[in-house]
Amino acid sequence: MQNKPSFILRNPSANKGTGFNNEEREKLGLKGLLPPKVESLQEQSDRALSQFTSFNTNLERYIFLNCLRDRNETLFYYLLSNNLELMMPIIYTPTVGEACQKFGNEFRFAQGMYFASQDKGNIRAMMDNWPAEGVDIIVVSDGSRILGLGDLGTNGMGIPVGKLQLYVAGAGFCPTRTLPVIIDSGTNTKKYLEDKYYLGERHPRIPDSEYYPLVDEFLAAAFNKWPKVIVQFEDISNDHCFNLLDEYRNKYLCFNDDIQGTGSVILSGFINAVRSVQKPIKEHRMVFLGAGSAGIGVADCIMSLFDEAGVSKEEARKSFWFVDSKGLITTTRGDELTSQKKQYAREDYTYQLKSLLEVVRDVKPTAIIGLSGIGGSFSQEVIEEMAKHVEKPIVFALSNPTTNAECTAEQAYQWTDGRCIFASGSPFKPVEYKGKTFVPGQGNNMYIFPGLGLAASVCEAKHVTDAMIITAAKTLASFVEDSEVLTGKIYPGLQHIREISTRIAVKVIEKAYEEGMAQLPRPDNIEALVKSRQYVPSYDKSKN
Ligand SMILES: NC(=O)c1ccc[n+]([C@@H]2O[C@H](COP(=O)([O-])OP(=O)(O)OC[C@H]3O[C@@H](n4cnc5c(N)ncnc54)[C@H](O)[C@@H]3O)[C@@H](O)[C@H]2O)c1
Repeated sequence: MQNKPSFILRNPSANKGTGFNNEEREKLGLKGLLPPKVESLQEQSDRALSQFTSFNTNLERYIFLNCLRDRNETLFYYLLSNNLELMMPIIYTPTVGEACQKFGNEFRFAQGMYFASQDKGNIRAMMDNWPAEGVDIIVVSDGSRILGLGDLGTNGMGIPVGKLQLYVAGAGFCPTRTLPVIIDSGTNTKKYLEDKYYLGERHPRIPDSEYYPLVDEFLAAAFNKWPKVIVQFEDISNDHCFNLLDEYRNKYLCFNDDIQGTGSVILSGFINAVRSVQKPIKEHRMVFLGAGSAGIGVADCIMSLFDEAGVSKEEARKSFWFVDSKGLITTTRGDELTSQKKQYAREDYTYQLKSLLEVVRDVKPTAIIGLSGIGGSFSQEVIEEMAKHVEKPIVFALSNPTTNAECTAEQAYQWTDGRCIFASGSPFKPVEYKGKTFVPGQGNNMYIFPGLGLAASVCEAKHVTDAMIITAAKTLASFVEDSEVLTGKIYPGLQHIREISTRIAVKVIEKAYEEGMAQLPRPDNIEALVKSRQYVPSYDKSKN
């Protein structure tokens, strides 16, 4: 069967289904194997969309889309690209979270590659089993901190799979040259260890003495097999993600989206919030709730604005107050701080502030940024206290999913009497307040990672530098006009994602050349080069 030409119908990257024209059907021996009507990609997509909408649950829609991808990749990406806003919450957060939790139960076919602790020593050889000709991008997770859902072990595969689908739809990576990876280092979640359908290695997480060498072997093998690949770390727990980034960011072409991508997209929103409130960066006082990978990543990026304003790092840090589960982070509170927290720990407090409200009363912040994962933690009292002292408070309630947002958009606008600049991590609908419509911004990482990753890949960057990440943020910010910014709009519409990713890629590549990071000889026209590398879902191969 596999040797017959009709096997093309079982090859998702070559299959066109009813899209094969009569000439192709004749040539490929498909006559009689398909219903007579020849359909255009648009006609096929119309049907697929109607099938998509006929399901009752989002998990069913998720399974439908992934099965479609496994049948006809072109149709899947055509459908996804043309309905991105509708389908993004299905292939990625929030539905992908449920899909990961039920990964073992709903498993139908394997996607991507798995490297487990039992594979130590064999990873490079295993990579030769990957059937594609080349790989441009890998998204890798160890499943240890999947979205806000905790340690899902191998069930986390849905995340690299979904994220790479967004890289294809958002930036135009070639789908057959993307590789989702799970490094299976066990799971500490008892429920999965006891679940008969769990598909990962059935043991608690391996100790650091085994974990780091396993990741190291994986990276060495990946860059040996595909020297120009970019690796994106995803959903790796706090105890490992910073160490991995520190270790490898200057060794390989890699970045961590939870830290650097989040930092970049929130920096972009913050740049526009600062434009909107028309107060220079030096005059801002920022309270962060949550000092994890996202909180620290965002603060590190916002620091760049102070640098540009000629403020030293030491002085700039005085504009940040971090609150974690134990209260205000200070050098004197008596616990052992991680190095990431230490750099933002306040040295000027002899007293201890335990609650967010106390900190807000003390600091009178111009901006409050929630990356704690704790839903409802921006209480009415907190926001009203802040709004007493600031004309246009910046309120970013960024925790996901929606139920974990520190406050809702409606609450933020009500409690500040419509004066705040609001952004969230998960989408909120526009809010009507006192006869005005407020459109909340969504600080979605999707604005940044596709274009940033494409840039690094196209110019064959040595590394992803801070300057490249900041350039991506500024480019995104420039998509919002001054007149829009003054109305509180801080992010452009996501429907323009291809255009946004393309411009981000061009600007980041220019920055990479400026910094001597790009290894590809400089082309005459960077934009033309980027566009020539972007995949367009079409049966007309001249477009790919
Ligand atoms: N683009 C975005 O909007 C975006 C991007 C990344 C992450 N996020 C969201 O940010 C949140 C945090 O993500 P992360 O990766 O940094 O997680 P993390 O686990 O690394 O960090 C969470 C932080 O919150 C702190 N925390 C926990 N309970 C707290 C409490 N009761 N009070 C104050 N602080 C508390 C922890 O001490 C830790 O510092 C998640 O909800 C995630 O969905 C949003």
